[in-house]
Amino acid sequence: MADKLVIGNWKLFGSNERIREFAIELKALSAGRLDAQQVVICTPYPYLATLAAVLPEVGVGAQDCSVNTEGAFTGEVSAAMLADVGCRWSIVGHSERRQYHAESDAGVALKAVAVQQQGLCAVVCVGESLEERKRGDHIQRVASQVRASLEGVAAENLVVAYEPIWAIGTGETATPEQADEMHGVIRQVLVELYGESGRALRVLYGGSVKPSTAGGLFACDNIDGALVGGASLEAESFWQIVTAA
Ligand SMILES: O=C[C@H](O)COP(=O)(O)O
Repeated sequence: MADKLVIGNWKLFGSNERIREFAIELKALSAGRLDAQQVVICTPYPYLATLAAVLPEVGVGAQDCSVNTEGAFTGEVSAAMLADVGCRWSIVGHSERRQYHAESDAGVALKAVAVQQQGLCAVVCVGESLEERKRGDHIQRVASQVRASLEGVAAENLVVAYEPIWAIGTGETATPEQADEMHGVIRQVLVELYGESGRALRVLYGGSVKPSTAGGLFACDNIDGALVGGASLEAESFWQIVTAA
């Protein structure tokens, strides 16, 4: 799968039983061809340890992380705790967190720093709304979101995921041309922020990625992989996306 990265985000789905079944199916389909550096699955917190135990062939990721290391912060989970249960990745700033939990760019940057401080890889999400795209503000909006969400964040252990909000869970994938254009803009901002090492950072596309659309997206120079929601819940469709990479 060349050097693309495919991350599945299970969102608020799953159970121990489902993860065990998924592991059996994915192992059968992949027949020893999984690489934990290139295939990652982000489950709800309670299932991270199960996933690490039953499917060590994939990277284990969380969907969010506290900015705090420890203390009286009821309901939060720290990056050290994630590392402790075998997690090596964490999504931060997903649009659903930004929308339902009022997460700001500055808060997302602090979370990414917390993740990196424990040696985990931060997957920082950005993306414009449909209104912003219709107004023609999408390029400027995403560029400024990248700058603000990466304030103080290191280039090491960093992945950026471009997820246009209008394409998430809607079945409407951005065209390869739309995604490639935005990924080019994001890469330019990463070069601005990190110099030449910014050019090598991976920029993933997310938003209704399916087996039928993955190949076209992965053929684009600026698209280094995918952050997959719904299609990552079934081993067969997830594996088809991985093999398209
Ligand atoms: O994190 C994944 C994205 O939100 C995409 O979700 P989706 O593939 O279900 O549209």
